[in-house]
Amino acid sequence: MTPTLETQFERLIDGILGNNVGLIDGFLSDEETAQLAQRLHLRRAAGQFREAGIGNGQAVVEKTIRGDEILWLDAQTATSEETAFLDRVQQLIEYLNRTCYLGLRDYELHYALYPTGTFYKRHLDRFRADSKRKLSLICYLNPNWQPADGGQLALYLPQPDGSEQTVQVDPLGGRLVCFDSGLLEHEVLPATRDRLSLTGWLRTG
Ligand SMILES: O=C(O)CCC(=O)C(=O)O
Ligand SMILES: [Fe+2]
Repeated sequence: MTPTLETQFERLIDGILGNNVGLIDGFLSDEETAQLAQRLHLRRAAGQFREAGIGNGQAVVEKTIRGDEILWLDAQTATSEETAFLDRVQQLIEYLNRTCYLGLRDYELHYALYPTGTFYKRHLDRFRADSKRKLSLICYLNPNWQPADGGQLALYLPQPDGSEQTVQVDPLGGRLVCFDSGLLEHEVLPATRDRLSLTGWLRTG
């Protein structure tokens, strides 16, 4: 593992332990971000995306709750830039297991595209029937995102005194966000342009 990657992982863990949210800017370089965004667009143009559903089986499409389109990544059919991304996630899993004893076993990841004006209402990522989702991971693929574009990830942080603190994260290209899937409710706010990401979960066995 490169020293840079190790420093990034340490910063991510510090954020999760200290503030319940870890954030790394530059997890992907501008070039990697552009390549993955281009691959997303190619796959979408090829008709591989589906409207995302809600609930454990994701069978029900409910636009008043979430409006994104997704495509699950498959290591078997991954292109070189996708494989490079998956390898880095695998390194993160190994680092977390080695340093924090999390017992992570595998991951699931999908591309997501939120068309202009769509959103994902406040929710928790861990379904009652699937407690294996330990950490939520989101990596944004949006070059030159401006605060006025909207599309923030709003995170609702429970405070020790029972109150709640809201933190808003701009979906900047190359930025990685990570938090406990069973703890943090969160929401995707509507944007004035299409909003691209890779979203996933690190799972225990
Ligand atoms: O894209 C984001 O910022 C969050 C996505 C999300 O909450 C989800 O897919 O469960
Ligand atoms: Fe979520």
